Amino acid sequence: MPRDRRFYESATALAAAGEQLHQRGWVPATSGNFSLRLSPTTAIVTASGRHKGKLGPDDFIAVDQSGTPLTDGKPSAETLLHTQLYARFANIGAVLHCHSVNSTVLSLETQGSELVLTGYEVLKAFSGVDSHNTKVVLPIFDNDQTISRMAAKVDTYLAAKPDCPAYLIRGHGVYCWSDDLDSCLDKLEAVEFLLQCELERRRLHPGQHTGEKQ
Ligand SMILES: CSCCC(=O)C(=O)COP(=O)(O)O
Ligand SMILES: [Zn+2]
Repeated sequence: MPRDRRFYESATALAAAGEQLHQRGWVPATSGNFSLRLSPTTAIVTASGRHKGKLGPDDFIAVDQSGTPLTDGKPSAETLLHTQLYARFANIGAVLHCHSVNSTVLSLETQGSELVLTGYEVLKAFSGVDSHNTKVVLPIFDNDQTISRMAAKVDTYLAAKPDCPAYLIRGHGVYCWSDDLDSCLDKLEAVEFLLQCELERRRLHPGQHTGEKQ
């Protein structure tokens, strides 16, 4: 597949996002991966192992829905976690995966498979949420080096709970998706803010882990 104008525009937008996310400390040491939908069945994803704060046009690969590369290079090791989201949600156009301290620590410190967030005004940043009293659940999946196995678990969950705004991988990071890159960045910012609030609460009240389900 030739790298067309859309490919380069998408690469430029994702590189700028990567710079921003790296400055925030959310993609340290080459961690994280980003993608944008190119067509109903293709996406552009970051190449594996690249520093996400210093991305150039050669640091992106076009892939099909099964994660097979359509342009030269090795796509992210976690490509399937992106393509499964594009396959499941026809409306989404962007997926961001980060390794922030907040998502890494909170996913390790939360027992059980769900982090429950409630009481925060910022919850209203998620579509369909109109009150701070609403309960928003972020599922936590156990980390697994076999990405296809993890993708299958994520997909089963999202089939049952399509309104899920984002998910955590234990000791690893966060996945977030949205209609386009700007709204995905906004959503990620909201998720990170909420995770930081939860961590602060737990520091203030050790032993009272409110936001979790056993
Ligand atoms: C250095 S972090 C370990 C791999 C990882 O979790 C990640 O997000 C980056 O992997 P990629 O293949 O997309 O560079
Ligand atoms: Zn990762």
